[in-house]
Amino acid sequence: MAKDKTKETPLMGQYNTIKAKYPGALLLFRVGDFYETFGADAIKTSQILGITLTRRANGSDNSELAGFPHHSLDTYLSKLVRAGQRVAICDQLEDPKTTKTIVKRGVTELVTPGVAYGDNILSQKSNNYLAAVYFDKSNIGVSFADISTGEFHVAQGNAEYIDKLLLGFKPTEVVFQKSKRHEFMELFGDKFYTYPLDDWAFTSDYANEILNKHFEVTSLKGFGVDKLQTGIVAAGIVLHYLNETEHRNLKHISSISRLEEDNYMWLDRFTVRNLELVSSANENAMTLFNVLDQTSTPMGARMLHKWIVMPLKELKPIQERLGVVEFMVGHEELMADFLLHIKQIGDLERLISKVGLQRCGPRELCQLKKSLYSIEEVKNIALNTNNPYLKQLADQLDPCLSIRDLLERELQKDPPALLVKGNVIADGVDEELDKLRAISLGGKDFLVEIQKREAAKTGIPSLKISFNNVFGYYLEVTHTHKDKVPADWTRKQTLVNAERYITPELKEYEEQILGAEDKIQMIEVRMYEALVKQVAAYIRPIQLNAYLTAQLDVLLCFAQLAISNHYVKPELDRSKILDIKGGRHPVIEKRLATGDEYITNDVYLDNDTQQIIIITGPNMSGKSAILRQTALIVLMGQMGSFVPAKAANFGLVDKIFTRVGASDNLSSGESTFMVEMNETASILNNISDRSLILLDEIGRGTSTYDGISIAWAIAEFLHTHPTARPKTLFATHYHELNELASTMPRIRNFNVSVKEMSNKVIFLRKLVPGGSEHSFGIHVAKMAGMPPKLISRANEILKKLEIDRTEGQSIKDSIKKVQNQAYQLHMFAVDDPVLVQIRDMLNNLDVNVLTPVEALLKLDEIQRLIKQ
Ligand SMILES: Nc1ncnc2c1ncn2[C@@H]1O[C@H](COP(=O)(O)OP(=O)(O)OP(=O)(O)O)[C@@H](O)[C@H]1O
Repeated sequence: MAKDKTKETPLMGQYNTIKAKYPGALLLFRVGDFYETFGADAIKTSQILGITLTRRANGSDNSELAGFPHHSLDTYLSKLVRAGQRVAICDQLEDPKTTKTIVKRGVTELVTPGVAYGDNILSQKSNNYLAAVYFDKSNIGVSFADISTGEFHVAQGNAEYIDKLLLGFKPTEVVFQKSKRHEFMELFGDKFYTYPLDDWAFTSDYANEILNKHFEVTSLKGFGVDKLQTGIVAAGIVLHYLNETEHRNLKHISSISRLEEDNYMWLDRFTVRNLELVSSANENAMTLFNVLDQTSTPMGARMLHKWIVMPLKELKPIQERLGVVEFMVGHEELMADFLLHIKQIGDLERLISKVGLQRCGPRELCQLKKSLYSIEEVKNIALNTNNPYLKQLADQLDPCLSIRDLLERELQKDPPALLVKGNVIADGVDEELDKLRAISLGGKDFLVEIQKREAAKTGIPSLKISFNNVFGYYLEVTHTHKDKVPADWTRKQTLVNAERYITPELKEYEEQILGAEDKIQMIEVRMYEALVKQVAAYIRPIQLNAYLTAQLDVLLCFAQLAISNHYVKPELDRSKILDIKGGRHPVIEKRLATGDEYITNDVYLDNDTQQIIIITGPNMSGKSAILRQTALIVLMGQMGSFVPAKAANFGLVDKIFTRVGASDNLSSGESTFMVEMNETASILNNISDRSLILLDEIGRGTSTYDGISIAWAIAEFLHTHPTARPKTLFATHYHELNELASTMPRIRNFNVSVKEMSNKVIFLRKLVPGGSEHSFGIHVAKMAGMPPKLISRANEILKKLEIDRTEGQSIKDSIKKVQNQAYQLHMFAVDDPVLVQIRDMLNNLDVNVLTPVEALLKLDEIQRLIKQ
């Protein structure tokens, strides 16, 4: 930008001053009808938006320039923000017509990924949370806010809890202290869009001050968060950051709630990920959320998302939810009635937030009014039922009649999306407005009269009256009739085919019409703003309506699922038994090809007789599916949903832990054997009698013996724990672990059955008592289409290894033997380069860490080399 201030134009001077205030942000600078960008911003903008980059002399500088019309702001803004830009929108703060000097400009909003509310930027079905993280000596504080919905939460705890919350809330932006970048990255990695802030704002005094001021209170006691010292600092930072980004109309953030660790079932981060609850490493994979989401409103979908990652663990609220679902299932007509009206409510939560932000357009306000009518319908339906939950809901729903009637009276029936388009305020509300509208309309009629009269008088049948911004209303005459134009008309413009004239009479009417239209616009803006202010006084009751209907929406969704997917009501109690009959995996059963049937399974666990089940079985037989479906059934039940089973009876579960052997999630790039062991240690320190543990091929990231030893030790530990007997499902390839059952009374062996028929394996997918003798990896390799020759060689090697093992030889010696056999076959002529390559490959193999599948792959590689 211009360095020599003396040569700077006043416009660029203004630009540079404003730009300097928003470091790191891309500045959209309003000039007339355009938003312009300059210099490096222009280069970036043109690249992201694919718009033309030009060069223009600005003062002493020959700067790059890229711009777009102001009415395209919404579209372009979303593209810039999605591309990870922070965008400062600089507007003209006064009407250019009213000033002779340079127009006053200022940034009216700084849009960042976590601080956005535009429909184009947000996804309907998910929240858009901004998070702030604060590191104290003893713990970590976190706060989440979504300015598009008005939610504001706070929590504090250890790194694992905060990480779990971050994973569940999936904030689109996280702010933290600049000096703690290292700690942040170490604990939470680089999976978030982050923005470090200066350290000074991270103090308890400042946080309390800013929060008290925002909520107009003297203490945060009323919200029950005053004891969360670290969390409060984070919450203060959220408000601070919203202020910094020029978001000052935050009335809709009307309360702050504490995320109480004790109220929800604990799902460790691996469980959230491994069970693919709301997202999956594979983008196209179906998640539990995808299967369950049959909600009718975006706010219902967002609530479902929260219920999935935060299942309850108190019996009463769970049973209340289940009771409503059961009631709905039994009253399908009523359900249809509710759905009809709930669908009409739309995204009331985001609509009312826009009122708070003072960014609510007339059409949206009209939608809000319609939603209030639907709320009344829902209230009446609920009132007429005999279900206590619904009756209570009916009591709480408030159609806000006075504000609804006001909107009905003062807003046009079908107003435009934008206020500037006019015709927003209804007729009959303001006398002056009505009068001016009559003038404007009458003036237009009169113009038609003039046109008719002049056409007759001059004999120009094609005479036209039109309007443009340069010289207002004019008469247009084609060249054919040029000679007939009276002498007192003033020519203003000559076109290829026609000429344009004005007359004193035309100008007189023009003044009247345009004057009226200007005034109309001013009155409409004033009245509309007043209307929005009045609605803003109802933010709290409307937010409550939104919250209650979102809940009802989710419960209706559960009822629909129960019917369409044949889910049953789980029976929950305070026992320590988990008894699932005919359980199914809700996602896999949806993914099955038509005609295929999901094989159901029973799982029984308790604290006295069958605490740990070791599940062995071939690859691909369905071990993981059984583990996961058990957890999902428990989780769905504690969300208040019916479950995919014939019957499910279980005592409340407080925590679900999952560990998957390293090689299963190697693709995520972070799960090494070390991580696996660290995380397992954290499980072992947090278990209780009510915990459910899923261990899936734990220990397979290391050599066979290490793996077996670790898996063995873990099973033993869980069995002999002095204070807790967590229920555990342990899937493993190591059939050696079946030995455990002989000495530990609460460990039982099961296997997922298969049938071997003429050298083929048929998966029966049934969990049956008893261990299994061997793995079936080679059969899977065969199924996967590996060459028959390779398969038969693999079988040969396997047989040899098995014989040697029963004879007490080590795997290492035995593999050496197999290799030697290969040498003895004189396969390798010394100077053949391919064979030399193969020999080296074999020499470099570390058989200690080689899994059977890896061995097969190596063999396949060798075979291909030979074929070449
Ligand atoms: N009960 C079932 N009914 C129908 N299909 C099933 C069932 N269980 C599993 N499957 C199918 O089999 C596939 C493999 O199941 P799963 O991943 O549970 O096997 P696994 O024994 O854990 O295998 P590996 O040991 O290789 O990890 C699943 O993706 C699913 O398509």
